[in-house]
Amino acid sequence: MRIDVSGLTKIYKGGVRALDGLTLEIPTGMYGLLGSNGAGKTTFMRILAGLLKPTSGRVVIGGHDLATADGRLAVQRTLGYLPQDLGVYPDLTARRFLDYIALLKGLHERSARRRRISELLEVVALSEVADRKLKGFSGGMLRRVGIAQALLADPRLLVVDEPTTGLDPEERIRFRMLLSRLAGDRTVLLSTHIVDDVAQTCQSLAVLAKGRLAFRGTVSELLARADGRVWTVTTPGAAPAAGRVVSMLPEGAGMRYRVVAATPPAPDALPAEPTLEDGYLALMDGTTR
Ligand SMILES: Nc1ncnc2c1ncn2[C@@H]1O[C@H](COP(=O)(O)OP(=O)(O)OP(=O)(O)O)[C@@H](O)[C@H]1O
Repeated sequence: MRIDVSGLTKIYKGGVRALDGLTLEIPTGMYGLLGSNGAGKTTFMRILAGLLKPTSGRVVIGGHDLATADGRLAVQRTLGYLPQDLGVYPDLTARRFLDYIALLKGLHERSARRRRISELLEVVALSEVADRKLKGFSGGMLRRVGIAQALLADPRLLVVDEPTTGLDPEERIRFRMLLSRLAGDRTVLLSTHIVDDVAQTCQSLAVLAKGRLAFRGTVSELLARADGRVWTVTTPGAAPAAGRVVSMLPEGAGMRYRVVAATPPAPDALPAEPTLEDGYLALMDGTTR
């Protein structure tokens, strides 16, 4: 399910321009939306989910224009949304919580609803704890409950806002694999500030900065932005003054610094293999070609 966005602008009361003329096409499959805090990602997700009206611009999802009431209704039927701050009722079990949300979503037929919930608990690997109260769930388990509620109506488009924040590495990997599996037959839009999540799951991505499109393309194209711009410098002295230091490791009597910079940050700097994070930082620092 394709998403077409043109000239999308959102100005909040008080004048904050959260989105500033965003134009973007998002194809079917898994798509990453990267951006630092405040870049406008949540605003964009909320507009897609029909929870927020843009100030101007157009969004068409699967041929349905969000500006019309019919379009919004059609999109709501086909979109699942996992917000950053999904509230749950801690005293409900996972199964009861999903049942409650399913009722709110209009799944009135009891046996079909129960069947769907059991299927989804299986999909998110929570069947064994389905009858435990949510207050005992880990962050990762709650995120998986969140995905299950977003999938209740079998959406063709799944919009997920910063889902791996605060998860431990094992849960993060598990959650990423779940999203990749779900993207097999639907569009999954993953918004995050964690570059590695996108590197591990998406082929294509967009980068937002201050409400504008800073980049769109494939992961390898963003990676290529850092080609020839990543260096290691090993020194017993201070960090190189030029470029951005992205990591430092003790080595011998000194430190090994990894630096993103357009030119060698020190005379003895050695070129290093770029990662997607380096590509992202090179883009953000404006040091790309
Ligand atoms: N309801 C609101 N009223 C006023 N300003 C807002 C509102 N919601 C967001 N903003 C501002 O709009 C800008 C974009 O915020 P948004 O939450 O969309 O960014 P984000 O990329 O999702 O960041 P984060 O990762 O921190 O959630 C920020 O400057 C934010 O402070």
